[in-house]
Amino acid sequence: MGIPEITVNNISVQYRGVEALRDITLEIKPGRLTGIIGPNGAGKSTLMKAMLGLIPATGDPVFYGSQPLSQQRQRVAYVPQRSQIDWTYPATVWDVVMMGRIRKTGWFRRFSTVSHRRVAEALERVGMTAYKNRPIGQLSGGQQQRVFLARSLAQEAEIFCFDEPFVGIDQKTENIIFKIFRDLADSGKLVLVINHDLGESITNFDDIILLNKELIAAGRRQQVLQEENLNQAYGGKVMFFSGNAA
Ligand SMILES: Nc1ncnc2c1ncn2[C@@H]1O[C@H](COP(=O)(O)OP(=O)(O)OP(=O)(O)O)[C@@H](O)[C@H]1O
Repeated sequence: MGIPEITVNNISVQYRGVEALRDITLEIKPGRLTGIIGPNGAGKSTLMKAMLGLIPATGDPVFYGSQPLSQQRQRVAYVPQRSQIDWTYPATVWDVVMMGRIRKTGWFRRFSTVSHRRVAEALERVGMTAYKNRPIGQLSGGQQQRVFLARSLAQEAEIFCFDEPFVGIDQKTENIIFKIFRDLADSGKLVLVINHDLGESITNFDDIILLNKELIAAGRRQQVLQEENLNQAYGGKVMFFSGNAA
């Protein structure tokens, strides 16, 4: 049986009285690669964190199938923005990916042979096996992003949430990461990615959530990326990839 969808109903978020998100209602479907886009400060990170119960929000609980998502956190792999990760933390690439196994193993218990195998497979999949003994602080931005992707793969999650994974990385790494996102979506997982770039890479997404404090549009990429919606989100200042995007 496939995995269920996420249902967000009437979610609002305020930071110290200042409204960041207003009354968001949408569904996110498994088996599809979903992008969250919108201008700076549109509330993209806020929406992801509120969905995952990492910050307080008002509105109905976010449901994953018939249960609140906040009670099913073990099914979620979340990779925050690079700027929110402490890169001075003294851990090797292998250690970081193994952290993805903690929920399956429990703290203070020895990692199983299966866990070792999953970590090795995840590193191979992102092309980082040769770096497994490196401290994470010594990697390039693209390599760091691949390590965190490997950690989420090792976790064997159902829901994958990535906050701006493509910032400051080269095209080759972006292609590797998009290929893995595609494979995850094609295998029925729910993949949600915040993307600040409206260039050609946007065509990788099946579905788009377009935000600017409130929901402008959500659904199939071709339907969401209409000029009217983009003007509403970006105030008519959008430089949009005009190739075959819509
Ligand atoms: N912890 C916080 N305290 C106060 N205000 C915050 C906090 N986090 C975010 N904000 C504000 O809430 C709004 C939405 O921020 P958010 O980071 O969710 O936007 P975003 O769309 O992800 O932006 P960007 O593309 O710049 O990362 C912004 O005005 C931001 O300044």
